[in-house]
Amino acid sequence: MTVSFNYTNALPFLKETELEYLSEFVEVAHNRLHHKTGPGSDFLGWVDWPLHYDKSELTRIKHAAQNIRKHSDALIVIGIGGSYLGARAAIEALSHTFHNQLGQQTAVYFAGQNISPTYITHLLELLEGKDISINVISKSGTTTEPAIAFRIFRDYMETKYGKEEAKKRIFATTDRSKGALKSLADQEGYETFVIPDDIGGRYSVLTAVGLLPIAVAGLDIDQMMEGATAASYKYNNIDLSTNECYQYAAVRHALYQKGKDIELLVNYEPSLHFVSEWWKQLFGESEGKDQKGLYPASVNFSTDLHSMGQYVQEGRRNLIETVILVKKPRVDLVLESHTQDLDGLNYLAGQTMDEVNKKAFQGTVMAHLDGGVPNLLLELEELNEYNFGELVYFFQKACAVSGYLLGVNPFDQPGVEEYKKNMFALLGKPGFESEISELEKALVR
Ligand SMILES: O=P(O)(O)OC[C@H]1O[C@](O)(CO)[C@@H](O)[C@@H]1O
Repeated sequence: MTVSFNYTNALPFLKETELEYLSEFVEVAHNRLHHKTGPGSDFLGWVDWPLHYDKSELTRIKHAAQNIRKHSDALIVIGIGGSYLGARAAIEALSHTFHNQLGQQTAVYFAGQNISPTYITHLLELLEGKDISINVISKSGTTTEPAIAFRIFRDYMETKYGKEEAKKRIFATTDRSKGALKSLADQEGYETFVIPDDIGGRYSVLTAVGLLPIAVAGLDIDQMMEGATAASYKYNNIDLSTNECYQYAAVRHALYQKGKDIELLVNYEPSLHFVSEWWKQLFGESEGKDQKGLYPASVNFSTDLHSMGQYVQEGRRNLIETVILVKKPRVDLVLESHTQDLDGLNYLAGQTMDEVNKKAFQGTVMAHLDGGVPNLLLELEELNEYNFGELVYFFQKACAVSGYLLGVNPFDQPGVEEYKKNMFALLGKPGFESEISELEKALVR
């Protein structure tokens, strides 16, 4: 088993029959996904993507990545949300913890995921004297944050390299035919990669969106796609009693119905921090609508046991924990014995750090169960590209099923537009004139 799910530690809070009663609804969700009959069915391209993805595009991605790795000290990935989080999650989870500082491979930095002038100025300062390439990613091609960052970086590249050379160092990942980024890229002659129409941003990490930056970081994207392909078979089974992906969806739904409305994704490896960030967008944007949905949150243990541990143990009892546990660490260290036991740690001598980490995990699960927090467990044999591909597919499919169980459209995000409308009106963007006077009155109050 490369990725496996276990909900034994949710059973004190849930009867098996409660899950059995959900199995019919899970079957409906499964059929909606596989027969494209549910809400949002125009966005189901990810379901069979690992089986039918465009192989020639993958070859182009690998070729572009190779060139970037040859001529660039750093790649700047410009994007936000689903056009950012998946690549960062994979690169941080699977690379050396200090990948960018080691200087052995092309570093990967991110921009356009905020509107901070300090962040972008500091990034430009860091890039001084380095050869760089840009991958600008936006499905809509019109998102403000990456558009601003790209305008700044385009000017920077053209000043640094001249228009012709800059052209060879800028790669755009966007819609096949529409949007401002697509027209700009075509006009300027940048190489472009496609985000398929039927794959939404938060489901796009296994397309060029994630794969180009991931390949530039030196990771094996063929293995990642193989893991996802295996997962698409493994989680293709309609039967809740054997499909662990559907079990995850059903268990969290059953617990939600009992008032557990916050799910904490937990890890014991700091490199998984951005997997949680990616997961939060996936579930938050998919389920948080119509005044419903589990609030997806995350903690990094054991670090956060020393900050959030108190709340989890004794705060409001509306929490679920889902732990991602990596069975085999990438490296391990044996703790040595000291002749003088000044720090009192000789009782650990001979044990490895990972054994201590696993004891922290076991102790925490028991404590939190005693404290009334159901615990779900997702075990990864080890952290590698193949398992990452499987994990992505597991979460994507579970999220879609979970959204259907909840009775929402898991593939739209109408609520995100609200802040944009206000911001555009306040900035005086043409077309938003009618909103401005109301907003200005509200700002004065
Ligand atoms: O790739 P785009 O179109 O720039 O969008 C980035 C992100 O912004 C959102 O559309 C929300 O505004 C997300 O759904 C998406 O992942």
